[in-house]
Amino acid sequence: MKLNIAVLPGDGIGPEVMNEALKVTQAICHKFGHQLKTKEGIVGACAIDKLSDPYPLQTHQLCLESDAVLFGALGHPKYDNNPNMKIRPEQGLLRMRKELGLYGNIRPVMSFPSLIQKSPLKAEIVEGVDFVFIRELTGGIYFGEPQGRSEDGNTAYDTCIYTRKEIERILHLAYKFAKQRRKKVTVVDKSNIIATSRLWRQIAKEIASQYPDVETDYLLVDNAAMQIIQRPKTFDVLVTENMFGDILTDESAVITGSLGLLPSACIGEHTSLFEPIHGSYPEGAGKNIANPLAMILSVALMFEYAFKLKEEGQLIRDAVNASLEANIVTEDICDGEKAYATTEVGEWIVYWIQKQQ
Ligand SMILES: NC(=O)C1=CN([C@@H]2O[C@H](COP(=O)(O)OP(=O)(O)OC[C@H]3O[C@@H](n4cnc5c(N)ncnc54)[C@H](O)[C@@H]3O)[C@@H](O)[C@H]2O)C=CC1
Ligand SMILES: CC(C)CC(=O)C(=O)O
Ligand SMILES: [Mg+2]
Repeated sequence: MKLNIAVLPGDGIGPEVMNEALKVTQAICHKFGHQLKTKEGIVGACAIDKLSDPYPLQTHQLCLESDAVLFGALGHPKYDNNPNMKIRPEQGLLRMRKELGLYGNIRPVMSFPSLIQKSPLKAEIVEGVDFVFIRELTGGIYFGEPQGRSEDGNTAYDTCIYTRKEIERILHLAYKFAKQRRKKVTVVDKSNIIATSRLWRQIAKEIASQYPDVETDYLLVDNAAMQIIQRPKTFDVLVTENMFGDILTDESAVITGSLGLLPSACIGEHTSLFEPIHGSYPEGAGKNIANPLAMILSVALMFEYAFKLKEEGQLIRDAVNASLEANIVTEDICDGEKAYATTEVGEWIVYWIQKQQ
């Protein structure tokens, strides 16, 4: 098969984890006889530095012309907390998602058997966790207008907007996933307070009735934040709006052991994009210490979702599990034992893939 992939490493640790993910992609393509073509584009702080635009037109065109997009992470501290900086790297990410129509962010959360003892949570809580967040990705408070400051700078405002169409399509996606899984959907909102959540709850009830074979329950987001940690095993599919999903998935990373372990798939109208859920981790950049597994597992999702190549995706997951079992891990999950470099973990995984029959 011909795989034509746009590669957007981004900023901070983005290029470092992407390098390892590309080595793994090449190893898999070599093993299964796929023809791989990659082309690199810029997004985020590096794109502002070069072209004064965090999501340049040529990057957008590159994404549209490709079969799938791999994205690392973006963001740089020089753009933080400076009200005079009108352009921010994060605007590049939001524009990329919006302009590519990437409305559905799939974030699987699974515990890894070899990391259970390293979790800050009790083993019996973490063991066997397997749920997936379906996060709405192109609406809500990150996109609503107006957003800004009053003239005197002392008042700021954001707007949260959701339309029926946006809510319906993400709910249908959640039920599609649930039907393939354990047939349970949990709708997370804040319908006791905010209007957009009340619309979510109303539409969720309508859609739930169209899927009688799927059990639906409803949780307010503050309660959900607690219950995800208290009883993570009982969840199957959680569906929620953009900002709640952003926050709850970072929280869920604690169950797996590190933010550096959670991959994601962004699916939508024009293409699909695969990215770790973490950011550019600026303190870790340039040190060869970042965990590359979230990015590598995002490649597994790419093989499965974008190319329907299940065996390839599974082999990557097996290789990641093998690296965890062999304790070839970066410092975020080494728990006082030897910490391996980002490149060492990537290369070990490639070697493991190569030696499989
Ligand atoms: N998708 C994206 O590109 C995202 C970008 N950001 C941006 O990233 C920058 C940093 O944001 P933070 O809030 O610090 O979030 P972050 O996700 O970059 O890092 C938070 C913490 O998680 C850990 N961590 C994250 N990724 C890791 C990895 N691969 N290996 C080991 N440990 C890892 C580190 O302890 C780090 O201090 C900001 O500019 C932010 O806007 C934040 C989230 C997502
Ligand atoms: C710029 C943010 C919305 C990115 C983020 O934190 C995420 O998508 O998880
Ligand atoms: Mg986030």
